[in-house]
Amino acid sequence: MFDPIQSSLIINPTALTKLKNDRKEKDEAATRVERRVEHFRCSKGRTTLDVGADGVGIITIINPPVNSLSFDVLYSLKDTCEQALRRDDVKAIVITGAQGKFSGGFDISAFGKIQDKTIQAPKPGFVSFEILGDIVAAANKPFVAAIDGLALGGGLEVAMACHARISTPNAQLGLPELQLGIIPGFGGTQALPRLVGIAKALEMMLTSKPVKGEEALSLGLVDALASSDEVVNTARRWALDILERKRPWVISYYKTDKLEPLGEAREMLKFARAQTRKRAPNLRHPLVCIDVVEEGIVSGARTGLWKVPGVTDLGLKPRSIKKVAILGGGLMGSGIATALVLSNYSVILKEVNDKFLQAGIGRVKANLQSRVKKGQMSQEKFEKTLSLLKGALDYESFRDVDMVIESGSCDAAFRNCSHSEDASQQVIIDLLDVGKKIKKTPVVVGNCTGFAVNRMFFPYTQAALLLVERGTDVYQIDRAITKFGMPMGPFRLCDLVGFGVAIATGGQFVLNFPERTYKSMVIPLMQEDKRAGETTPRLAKLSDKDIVEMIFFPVVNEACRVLAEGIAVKAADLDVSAVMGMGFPPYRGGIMFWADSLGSKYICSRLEEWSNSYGGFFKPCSYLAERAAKGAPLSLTVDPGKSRLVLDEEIGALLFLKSLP
Ligand SMILES: CCCCCCCCCCCCC/C=C/C(=O)SCCNC(=O)CCNC(=O)[C@H](O)C(C)(C)COP(=O)(O)OP(=O)(O)OC[C@H]1O[C@@H](n2cnc3c(N)ncnc32)[C@H](O)[C@@H]1OP(=O)(O)O
Repeated sequence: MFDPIQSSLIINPTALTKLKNDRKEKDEAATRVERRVEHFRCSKGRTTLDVGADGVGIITIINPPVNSLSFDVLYSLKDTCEQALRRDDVKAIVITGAQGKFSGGFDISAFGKIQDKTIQAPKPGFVSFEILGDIVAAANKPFVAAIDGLALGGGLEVAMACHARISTPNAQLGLPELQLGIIPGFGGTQALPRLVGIAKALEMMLTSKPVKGEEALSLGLVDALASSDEVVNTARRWALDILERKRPWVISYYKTDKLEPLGEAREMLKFARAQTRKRAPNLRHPLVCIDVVEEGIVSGARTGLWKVPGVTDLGLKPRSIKKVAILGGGLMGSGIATALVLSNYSVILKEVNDKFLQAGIGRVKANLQSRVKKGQMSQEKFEKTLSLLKGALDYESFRDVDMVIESGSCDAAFRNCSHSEDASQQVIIDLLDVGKKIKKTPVVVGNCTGFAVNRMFFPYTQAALLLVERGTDVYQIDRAITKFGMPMGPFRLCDLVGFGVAIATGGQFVLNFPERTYKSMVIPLMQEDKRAGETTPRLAKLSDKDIVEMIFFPVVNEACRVLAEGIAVKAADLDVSAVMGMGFPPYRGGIMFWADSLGSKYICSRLEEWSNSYGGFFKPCSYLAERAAKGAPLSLTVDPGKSRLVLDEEIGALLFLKSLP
């Protein structure tokens, strides 16, 4: 073989020295690579975090040859993501794969080990909820995936949980799980349809065929292309742009613009089922995949991914529910009754006296009539639907009901007819099934006064009343809050639900949380004075920002207590509940997501400042104070051991919330 050193001996001693040094450098580099490959080969898969001078943390998946997502890698990914979110010197985060490959997906070799129990798989939802949903997607720092080579299966699902994706033109992106006999289990059934549309998503999953980076860009699966040398740098800049609001901060699970309207979507899903049955009549998992995609479209991404540990993974099947009784015909009860009769359930609406009962039935009638007026329901259908509703003043007609729903804020428990452990889970499974059928999004929460939404939001009206009593203009408060993005301000809401309800539910919270409720006489006095409208008190100078913070920070504070008491399993559930149960502006990501965008330190300091001036109503709870002291996000998962999803004797409410558009 031609040896440049030997052949140059007679040519030029200086060149000789240079060549020798070059050779030495090459040998050293070759040794380094060898050592690294050797190191990789014997070490378990893992991820690393390197923080650049630009404040961008680069998380690298390392598990040669294709950076497959073994359990070690997934646990390590969770740790490095949490580390990056905690560090003050990290402003934004990029996830990438070593050696020019993003990730070949979940570690296929682990399947066998799971089956023969040589390794213990973490609990369901560990990846799709805890890592990708609640840490990456819900993060208060931007995550951008830098994709080279391939992003397949769980690898692509990790990338889709990020807020943007940069890919090389020839990278392979796909969800090939169905060819392995499983379905995309790390969120892909929800993220892919929202990024590329239902038709393309179904095609990619059912055929297991990947697309190249170039096509992925045209589909909207990735946001930009870059060469292999540039893909990480482009991702860093993109992440910083998102942070500086120069580029959109997109959570793929919440995107809806690519989802076809429900009717069209159902046609596509029907066609996909027919094609699948024709092509693979004996295979069930492709149909399961289509069902899960549909579940998410109808009821929201989280429901599609949804698994409550110890409930939906018991193999319990929902029982047939035909007749439902509702205690209370107020705004909530008549709303649930309307949703039930519209889904062809027979409903008994019980009230304490005939006046309240007629009012409740009247609300249901008005809800149905508004559909007739909008041309969404024929008069004949209206009569037929209304005939499903019966009123009651006692429990006589409850003998043959399949389910009873209590529709108030007070701390209520559904006693189970049987005392087996499964009875509670069974009731939750039944309720989830009914919730899905009436096109709501059920969120499973523990038992407490007001459950999750009313509990979190009781400070909302009370803070507004505190401001009014100190001379802030009622109209300015309502204007500031609607400008923030709520459907209406707290006083308009009071008018709508009626002062009676506001006083009754407010009284429940004063009774149960005396140390931190603000007892205002404004509404009782106005009710006494028969003034249900809006009044114009003395003016006091508060900025809209102050108004928003003085009204929502106590809500965040109460939401922290709901988490600390284990009433809710995770912050993201409270985000979903606030958006769909209270109209919290969805583009702000939910109450806890929004809070984390401001930072626990800031929120705690403001609450302390007001607590010194206005008393315990604003006092920060210990959950909030502890996180503020560490500068930690409020949405960091609470220790599941503390979760109070009570399943023995009592069952928390299932909040039937409006489903996402
Ligand atoms: C913490 C988790 C808890 C959950 C509970 C667990 C229960 C069930 C989990 C459910 C998970 C659902 C969500 C995710 C699912 C998935 O991601 S499934 C996997 C999806 N990925 C694939 O199907 C890719 C399969 N591989 C390929 O298509 C090709 O190998 C390739 C990646 C395109 C590379 O092809 P090529 O360059 O031709 O090289 P090969 O010879 O094919 O492969 C090279 C070596 O790499 C190994 N390898 C490839 N893919 C994987 C993989 N996914 N996992 C592990 N190893 C992989 C391959 O075996 C070769 O290895 P060697 O033989 O040692 O060279």
